[in-house]
Amino acid sequence: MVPNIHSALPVTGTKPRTSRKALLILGFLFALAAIALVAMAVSQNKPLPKNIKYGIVLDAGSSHTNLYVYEWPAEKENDTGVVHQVEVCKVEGLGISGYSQDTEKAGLSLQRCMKRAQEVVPEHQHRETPVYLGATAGMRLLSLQNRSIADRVLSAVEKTLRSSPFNFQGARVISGQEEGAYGWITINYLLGNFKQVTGTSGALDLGGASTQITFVPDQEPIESQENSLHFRLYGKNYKVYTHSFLCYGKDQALRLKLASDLQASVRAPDLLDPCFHPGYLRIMNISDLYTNPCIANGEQQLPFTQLHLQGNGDYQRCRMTIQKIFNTSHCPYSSCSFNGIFLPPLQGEFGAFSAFYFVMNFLNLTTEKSPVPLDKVTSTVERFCSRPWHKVKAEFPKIKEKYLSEYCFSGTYILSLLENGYGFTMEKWQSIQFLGKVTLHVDAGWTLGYMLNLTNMIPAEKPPTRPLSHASYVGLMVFCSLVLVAVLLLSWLTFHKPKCLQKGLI
Ligand SMILES: Nc1ccn([C@@H]2O[C@H](COP(=O)(O)OP(=O)(O)O)[C@@H](O)[C@H]2O)c(=O)n1
Ligand SMILES: [Ca+2]
Repeated sequence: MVPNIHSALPVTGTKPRTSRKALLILGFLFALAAIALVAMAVSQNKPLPKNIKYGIVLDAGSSHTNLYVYEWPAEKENDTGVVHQVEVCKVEGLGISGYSQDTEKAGLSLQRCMKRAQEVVPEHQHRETPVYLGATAGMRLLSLQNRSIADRVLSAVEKTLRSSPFNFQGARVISGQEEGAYGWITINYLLGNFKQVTGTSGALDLGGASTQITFVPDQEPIESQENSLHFRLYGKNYKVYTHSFLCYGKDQALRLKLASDLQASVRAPDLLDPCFHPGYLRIMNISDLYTNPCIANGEQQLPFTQLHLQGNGDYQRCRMTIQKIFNTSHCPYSSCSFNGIFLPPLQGEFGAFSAFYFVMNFLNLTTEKSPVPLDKVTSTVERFCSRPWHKVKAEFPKIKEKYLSEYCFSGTYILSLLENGYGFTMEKWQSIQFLGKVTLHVDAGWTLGYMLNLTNMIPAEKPPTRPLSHASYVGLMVFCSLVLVAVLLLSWLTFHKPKCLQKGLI
């Protein structure tokens, strides 16, 4: 016979009241300890007050300099998509390469934005906040033209950055490859593509002096070494194609086109230009046209010093004149874009930013939803180009004349570059999204990718993840403690059953 557990219990106590009291106190103390345990686990594991880090990058472009301040939570440094852009300060005046006549001014021009950054970043974090300056195609051209002047410009900007309270990490001219790669990293980081099984997005960047195309092609291998990049990010390998076309940013492309038009014309100082609005007139110094390495010297042979441009707003003719700056006569690879540069078949989605976005946005051709079809884009640009200049000027009185007058050319150039240069067909066009900002209000561009790389914020391997989230951890702790209390209470009731229970009074 199985002995009855209850029969083994002391049914009578010599001091039942005292022992019950002691047991009650013990139980109470135990419950108290369990509660303390839970409370401790909760308070110990609750997230620490937000520890924010900052980073500053100056994008010294050919046309202007922008200063970006980024912030991110320190404890999430290696997660993707956690960086916010907290400030963008536009430097007044020229791009730094525009100060070749007075290099000191390149440094002085940055002071106002550096002051602004000091207001944005909390003072106690100034010393630990890194500041980087990357110069792009304007400085690449100046270096080709006159290396010592370019070095003087860089020294001048370095002087200003060193005199700020931040942690200066260098001012340098970045290569076209880097510019393409960091733009690609920025958009894919912000879109969270590095941590998903979905593919990556290509990047199209249009500046004033250069343009970049970067994407992961389907086809292997990448036939030219200089267009090939290898990355290992978050435990995955990426083989990326990139090319930067120096002189094919929209400002330099206009110069290339004008020089080509001049070459083809009777070399008269009056030029009818289909890429400007009817009624538009611009007088240009020939010397301004031929002042950089993009244009082979043809200046000497011209018998005049000024060029009179007269717009006639003819989109089709404009496309034809632009077409001439893309040389498609030779290709040493299986496929090329233009000028004998390797281009594998286009693959996947593309984000097009910088001037691609500015121009398309001005023409109301950027939408949040599906992309505007190519034929509609073409007809919009065509219509815009044909509008008389006085009407365009009257409609947009706030936009600087220099910029406003060039949207017709820029829109047409973008179509030529994407369609004829890179081969975006009607269908492929639908895979392009014109982006000003990506998530979290961060501007699309190379600067964020540059900072992520230099601060080692994109690890090659996947960072180890905690097995449980904070909430699940606390929940589990509470549950286990409750079970503990319940078990102990039950055993207490079982082994020290109060008399009232034994007698069936309760
Ligand atoms: N709101 C704006 C700002 C810039 N832009 C143009 O965007 C281009 C920016 O080029 P950039 O200064 O970054 O030059 P790169 O060094 O990248 O070639 C220039 O052609 C500017 O005129 C624009 O069209 N609208
Ligand atoms: Ca740029």
